[in-house]
Amino acid sequence: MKDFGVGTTNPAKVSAIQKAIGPEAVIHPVEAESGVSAQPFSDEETIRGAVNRARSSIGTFHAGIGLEGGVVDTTSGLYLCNWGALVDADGREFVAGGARILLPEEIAYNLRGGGELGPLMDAYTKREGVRHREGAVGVFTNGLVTREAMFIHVVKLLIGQWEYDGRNRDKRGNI
Ligand SMILES: O=P(O)(O)OP(=O)(O)OP(=O)(O)OC[C@H]1O[C@@H](n2cnc3c(O)ncnc32)[C@H](O)[C@@H]1O
Ligand SMILES: [Mg+2]
Repeated sequence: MKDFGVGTTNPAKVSAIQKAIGPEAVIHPVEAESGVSAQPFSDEETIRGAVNRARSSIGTFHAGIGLEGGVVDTTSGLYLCNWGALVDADGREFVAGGARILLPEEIAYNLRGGGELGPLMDAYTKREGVRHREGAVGVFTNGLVTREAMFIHVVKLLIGQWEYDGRNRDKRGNI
């Protein structure tokens, strides 16, 4: 049985991690500092946030996992971006990216003006706590891909890379 520190208490993220790793894993949510701005505005900054969260949540557990949402400005508009990081007790680090979709111009305009996606999504949907539920990705994909489903994929990419590296390390050790 493995223990994982996770650098968030957001239920959409915590539940994604539990579902991706399986019921036998013990998940320990920790209020971790992302060390980046509340609304990351590039892949680089969003990755840094995910890695910082992973590093500061590992504690004495087998591994720490950090998930971070951000946006990326491109010549074809402002996209949602999502990144995850896993750091293990040996200091190995893995990074994986999640879905990206174009945000409506109204939301993009407010983000460029310094707004944060969480509150903007609540105002847009006239609901509260969208970021804890289906997220922006869920709203704009008509509920087909929720924030949880999107992060499940990211966490599987992390765990899969970690397992693959571990297997190959064992093989190398046996040569
Ligand atoms: O409690 P934490 O783990 O910080 O969860 P969070 O929802 O704040 O998520 P992030 O810090 O990773 O996201 C950075 C910002 O983007 C917002 N955000 C990211 N993805 C979102 C989504 O799918 N729906 C709504 N807001 C989102 C979020 O509210 C923050 O302002
Ligand atoms: Mg946050």
